[in-house]
Amino acid sequence: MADGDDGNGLRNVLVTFKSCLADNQEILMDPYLKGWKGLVRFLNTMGTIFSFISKDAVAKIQIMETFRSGDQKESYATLQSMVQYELSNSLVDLKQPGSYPTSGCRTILRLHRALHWLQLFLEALQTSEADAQTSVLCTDSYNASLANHHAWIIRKAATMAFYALPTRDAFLANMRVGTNEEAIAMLEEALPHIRKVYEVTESLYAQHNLLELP
Ligand SMILES: CCCCCCCCCCCCC/C=C/[C@@H](O)[C@H](COP(=O)(O)O)NC(=O)CCCCCCCCCCCCCCC
Repeated sequence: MADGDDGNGLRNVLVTFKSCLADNQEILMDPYLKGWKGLVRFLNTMGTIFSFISKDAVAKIQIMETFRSGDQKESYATLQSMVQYELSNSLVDLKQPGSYPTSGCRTILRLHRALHWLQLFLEALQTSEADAQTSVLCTDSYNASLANHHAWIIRKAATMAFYALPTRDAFLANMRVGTNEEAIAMLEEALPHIRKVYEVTESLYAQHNLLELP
């Protein structure tokens, strides 16, 4: 299958982020990870040049899936319960790397920052002109978000890889949600949910002073 998920295109992947928000405004871990897995599958359809990015995302998803299937799986049911559990049991390196290099809190923080990139990129794609270059949209959204947290060498590799992105038309077609107009309409529909997940997580992390975890 040449698309980003099991045959239904990127719509189902992005809609997964809608199902992350529970009625009590907590963020459910399982659909959050499922959304990321779908995004990684989509990324993999765009060529092996992106595999250093997808490998890192996969490693982080796996860390979280291990927590979700371990002894403390209930504590990892939502981002809120994870923060509560890990902080109250001192399972997070707060100032410098130490005994907990793969805590749930720092692992989700990395994905959370990447979700901000996704939000900015999709917003840019949604409002872009027909002749816009995806590499430019991607670089601008990366520089406004994730790049601020990456070392020089990663920034260099990422911006080089962005040049290999398909054209806007090919990118929208690869999403497999119909015509360009239908793909853009789908982005418009999905974006509020992605923004909401981002905002709820950002305020959770801000409230607990977790936004700069090493
Ligand atoms: C469409 C093009 C996709 C471009 C993806 C943009 C994100 C670029 C990220 C570059 C990350 C490079 C790999 C290494 C990262 C790590 O150093 C770094 C820090 O981790 P550490 O503290 O454990 O060391 N990791 C991270 O920041 C997490 C990165 C996770 C990236 C996930 C990206 C998934 C992209 C999915 C694309 C789907 C596009 C859909 C659009 C319709």
